[in-house]
Amino acid sequence: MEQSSETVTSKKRLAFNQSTSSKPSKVPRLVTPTNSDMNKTKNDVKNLGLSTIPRSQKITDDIKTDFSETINEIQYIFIEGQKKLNKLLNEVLQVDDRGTPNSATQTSDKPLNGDANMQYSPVQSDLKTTEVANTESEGDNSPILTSLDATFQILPEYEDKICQTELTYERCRCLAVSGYKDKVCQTEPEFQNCFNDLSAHNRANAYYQICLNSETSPRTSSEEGDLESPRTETNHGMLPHCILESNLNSVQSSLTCTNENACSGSRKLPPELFSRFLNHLEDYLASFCTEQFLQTWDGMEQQNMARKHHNPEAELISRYKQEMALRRKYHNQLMKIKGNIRVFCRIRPLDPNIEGTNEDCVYISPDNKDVVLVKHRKKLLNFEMSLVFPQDCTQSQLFEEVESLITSCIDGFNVCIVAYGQTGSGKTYTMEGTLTDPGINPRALNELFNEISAKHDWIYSVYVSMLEIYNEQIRDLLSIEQSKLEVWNIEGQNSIRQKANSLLEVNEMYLRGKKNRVTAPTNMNSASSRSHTLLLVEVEGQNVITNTRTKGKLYLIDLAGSENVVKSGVDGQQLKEAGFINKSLSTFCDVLNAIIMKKPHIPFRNSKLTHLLQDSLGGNSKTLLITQVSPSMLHLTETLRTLQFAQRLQSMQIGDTPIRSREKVNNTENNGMENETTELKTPNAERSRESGQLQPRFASLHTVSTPRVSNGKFKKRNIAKQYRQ
Ligand SMILES: Nc1ncnc2c1ncn2[C@@H]1O[C@H](COP(=O)(O)OP(=O)(O)OP(=O)(O)O)[C@@H](O)[C@H]1O
Repeated sequence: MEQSSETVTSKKRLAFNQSTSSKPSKVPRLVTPTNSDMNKTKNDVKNLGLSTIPRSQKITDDIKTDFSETINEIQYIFIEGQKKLNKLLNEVLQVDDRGTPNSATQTSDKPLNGDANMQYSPVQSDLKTTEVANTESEGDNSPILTSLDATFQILPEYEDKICQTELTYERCRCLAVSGYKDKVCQTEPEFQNCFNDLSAHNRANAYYQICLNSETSPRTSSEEGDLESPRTETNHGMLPHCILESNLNSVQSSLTCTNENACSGSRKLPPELFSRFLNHLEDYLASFCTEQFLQTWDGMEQQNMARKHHNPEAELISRYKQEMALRRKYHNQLMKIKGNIRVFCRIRPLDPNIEGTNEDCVYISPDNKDVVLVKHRKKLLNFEMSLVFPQDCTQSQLFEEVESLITSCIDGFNVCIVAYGQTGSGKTYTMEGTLTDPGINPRALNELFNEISAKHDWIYSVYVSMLEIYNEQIRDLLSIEQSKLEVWNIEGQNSIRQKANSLLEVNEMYLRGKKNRVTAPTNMNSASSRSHTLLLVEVEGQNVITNTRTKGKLYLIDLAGSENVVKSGVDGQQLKEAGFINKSLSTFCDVLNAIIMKKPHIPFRNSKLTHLLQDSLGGNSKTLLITQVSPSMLHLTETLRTLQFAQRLQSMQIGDTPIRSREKVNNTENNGMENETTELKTPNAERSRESGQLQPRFASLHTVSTPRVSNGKFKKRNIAKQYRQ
């Protein structure tokens, strides 16, 4: 802590050199810090001579403890310094006119100040000094007393400076307190000036106070000129300025001792020596405090860096990253699936009311749970699916395999979940379920709202439409009139979609739509759907951080059942219905076939159903076909037809098909989305490339191994033949 003369000069008395003109002025309105304020470094602070303070921040307990510890350290070093000062004092006092130690040396051995609560009282001290000076001057006109007179002239001046500094400090502190009440940073020039006016040790103290006040001051409204906050002497003990005052008082009392016993004899103190002493004292304290202040600041800055997550912005970004990771996880799950289409098969339980005692002909292969075995003319035909659900499968087990598609829709993909199969095979049961055991539709809506409500970084709008294609006419199941809408009007018809603000609302809409469906009893099903039902959920999202926008569609489709009109025993109106149903189902199959065959023309417009689904079949859309079959021998022919179609779809690469009417999203609005879709498309692109490379190698295999799927034995024989070759 020894200071060189250069250091002494360079650190020239901060408190004295910066003359304070601390006229009380109106407290300025404090403003939020600018970015440049945030970027101030320790060096800036050094260059500015501690003229600024760090940005407003929540001082955590750790920082407070850290600061308290630093202050304790300061105290300790100050006490050590005090001993040094005593020594210095002795040196000064030794240089008297006799050149011998005087009684002040003994005085310095006892603690000069141990009173932590000692309050500085410049007025009292000043009076005392004046009184002593007067007394002395009255009794003796010796040169010693003249010297002392000169000394006393310095002391009041010094005290005055201290007093001014204290006032400035107080004003500064009040500004800080009122600033923290507003939770804003103190960057106003006046505050800076006040802070500049403080001596280094008081800056440290002020800063400490600010830190404490930021935690302890009541969060009441900050009125301009709120200077009334009492200065709190906290329990952190003796503050540096108190120690300085103590030192000064001790020095002063030593020098101006009025106690006859303690100060026997006269003392001489050359003014220049006393002045030198003060310089030493001041430089010592100022440089020490500056150093401590900077160190502490540095430490706090580091801690703040470590606590960056307290910054809500950083928190959001981190949450957003987590979100992106979740997205990738789900997306990768989907990418593991071959192609963008999955084909499930669900075997419903036998219904004794319809199928009687007919024996089962549909099983799950014991060797491979994804293979359906069908007993046909004493042979077992096998059909491989993405997943097969047995008769005892529950609704929730099925939904577990579906729910990742809901996430895809939220992520901005078009998703199409279609239940397909002959009449009475369980399509409606799978999609709608019952009140006690809900199916995919209500579970999907529930999942959708659960997921979007958990994503706090996004704002979502959900729109619901419920349509029915009955006899090739599209009806709006949610409208009261159930008005007939032409398919080509649909994209522009915002009236058919209704905004759902909550799960409650969407469930209400869904139940309303369900009631409006057309059903009729047939031989095959007591409540047969006579139409295709489409529940369309559009999810539009906006990321509040990146402004990314997403737009996904989720089609939940319960197709009308393919029907053997002879078996179902329909006639009249129902026969006409069956004609439309079978025709549109056949178009649906044609469209999917054309996609499989990569034909240049896809007959989307041949039916209202495929026209509607145009933007959700192909491209990056996800399609899930749930093939429903009855296990009964009674429906063998229909079951075989259904499974053959399903198996063909299972092998198709729907993702390579160009999308015809993909919605163009405004580029300016959708920059973030563009990035995201690029990222999300990458695995697809890679997979396409990969499949392109693999294709030549497997081309021959493909032609040979593509079996007449109606005959599992034939398929096996062909594969065996190929291997033999
Ligand atoms: N997995 C299942 N578990 C229990 N019952 C089922 C299951 N699947 C279907 N059912 C029952 O079978 C009957 C016919 O089912 P559903 O109405 O869902 O057939 P569908 O394929 O929708 O027929 P349609 O095409 O004629 O509307 C219903 O009584 C239904 O409750």
